[in-house]
Amino acid sequence: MKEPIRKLDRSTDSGTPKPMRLVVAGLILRHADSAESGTGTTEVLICQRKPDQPMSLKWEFPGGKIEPGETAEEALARELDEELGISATIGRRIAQIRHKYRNGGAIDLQFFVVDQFGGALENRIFNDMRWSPLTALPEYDFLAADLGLIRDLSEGRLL
Ligand SMILES: Nc1nc2c([nH]c(=O)n2[C@@H]2O[C@H](COP(=O)(O)OP(=O)(O)OP(=O)(O)O)[C@@H](O)[C@H]2O)c(=O)[nH]1
Repeated sequence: MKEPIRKLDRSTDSGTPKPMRLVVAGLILRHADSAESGTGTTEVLICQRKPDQPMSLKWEFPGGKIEPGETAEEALARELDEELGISATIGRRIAQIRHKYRNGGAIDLQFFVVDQFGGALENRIFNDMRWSPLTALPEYDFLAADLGLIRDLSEGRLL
């Protein structure tokens, strides 16, 4: 008997590349003064993904996908409003990273500095969020695409 012709399942067909996702994320900074050293410490807001999300419990910077018709800055301001309830002033872009996740999904990530925002920070979607000194960032389990940036930030190379 002849085998029936089966349709290729696009989601498992490794020959069909998924479209590149364009993602923006914010490095929301604050400067904390240390009484002992007399010098300031720069801290950045980091967020932890929920247990039921893909790549659960990994840490990341707040942000998300750019929607059609938006600039990167507009997308980031919208995401920060949706996720944290703040009205952010988007500053300079400090990094752009392209990364391929093992499931075949590729992302283009742009990171912007945010050192001014209006409103009170509110955790609307994350499992946890906290301020981390830049030097302590490697202690957190970040998404794979962020690891080069984490190293640069913690070693004082970008800020
Ligand atoms: N916001 C943010 N996303 C990041 C970072 N690093 C990184 O790889 N990403 C990836 O970029 C995508 C962000 O999109 P999103 O926030 O709209 O998406 P999501 O997790 O709901 O995923 P989905 O809508 O694809 O299921 C995710 O796939 C996320 O894993 C980061 O530091 N911040």
